[in-house]
Amino acid sequence: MIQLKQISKTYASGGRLVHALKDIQLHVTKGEIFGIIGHSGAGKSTLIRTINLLERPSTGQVVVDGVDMTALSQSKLQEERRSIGMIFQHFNLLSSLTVRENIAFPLRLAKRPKDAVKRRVDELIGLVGLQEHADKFPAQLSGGQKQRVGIARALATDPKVLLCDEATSALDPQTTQSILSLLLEINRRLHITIVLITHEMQVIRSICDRVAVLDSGEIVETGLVADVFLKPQHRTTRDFVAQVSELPEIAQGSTDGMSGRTQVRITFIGEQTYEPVLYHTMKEKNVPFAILQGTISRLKDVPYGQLVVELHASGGEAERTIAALREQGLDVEVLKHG
Ligand SMILES: Nc1ncnc2c1ncn2[C@@H]1O[C@H](COP(=O)(O)OP(=O)(O)OP(=O)(O)O)[C@@H](O)[C@H]1O
Repeated sequence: MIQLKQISKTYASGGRLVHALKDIQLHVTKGEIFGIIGHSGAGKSTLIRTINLLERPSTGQVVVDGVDMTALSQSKLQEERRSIGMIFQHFNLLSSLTVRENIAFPLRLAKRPKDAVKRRVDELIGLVGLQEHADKFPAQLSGGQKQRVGIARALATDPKVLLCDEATSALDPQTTQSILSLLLEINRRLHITIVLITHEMQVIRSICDRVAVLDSGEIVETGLVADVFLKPQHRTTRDFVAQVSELPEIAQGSTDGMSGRTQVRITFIGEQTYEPVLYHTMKEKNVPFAILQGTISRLKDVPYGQLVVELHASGGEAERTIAALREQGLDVEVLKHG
């Protein structure tokens, strides 16, 4: 649905050049929710704004649904942008217009007939749950309600893609979750491809299918959220995962008192999270064990669990037990052994 091909962006600022994006390659598939995570200044805003060419890349090509956005004339670009909605951290609503008028705004720009505008606006107000607030002005709304107006306005022209620029960063955790649930519902019901940028791993974990990690203008890691989350490769990714990790890091190093024992981290994903695989394998191998830490959580709608377990086994016996656990499809990482 979206292809970014060798995108670079360089700004001239105060007599020097800032390389905000360096050779970005990205392919967002139709219907997915794709997250881009990075620290402040990593280039997230610049990157998401190149997709609808609010920011024109210095080099490279942006293709959305088969259309080379970078090759369009200004008027064609305006037209094409109607198929790409966008929402913003600070909502960007027009303060002198009511909720209804804000949502109608892009439809009026597109010169849609009055009765069609009214019908569409009513539909959108229902979709985002603002029936009781339709005639209020933005100043009379909470942050979450303002973002619902922003979402309705972005969807007005039936876009294929919705870009979310730190859409929940100005909201409290509870409101964030309600907006994320709304985005997920929109993705599922309307089959709209969503690209979001954030600095919060919680956002990625809640609704994204795939994620790219941006660091100093470069993509340093990309993949399915479950893979990136459970097996982060890059230091920056590990920092983000640590933001939401329920398990404290196990101290490395000392193996004092561990003679004859092996400490492992076991990751369960999907339905196996609820199966007694660990119990059965240990019983079969006749290996006693102690659970030192444990957690169950979710990645979007996939449950996963992590346990830190001390096996009362070492050497060949520990290896055979670990192999049996892996045969059951569990991910087992040896933390330390005596
Ligand atoms: N218009 C501009 N002129 C000059 N430099 C810019 C401009 N816009 C962005 N930059 C620089 O480009 C780099 C990337 O900025 P960008 O806003 O894309 O990062 P970000 O990851 O979105 O950060 P934040 O989360 O703080 O918004 C930064 O070094 C920034 O200072």
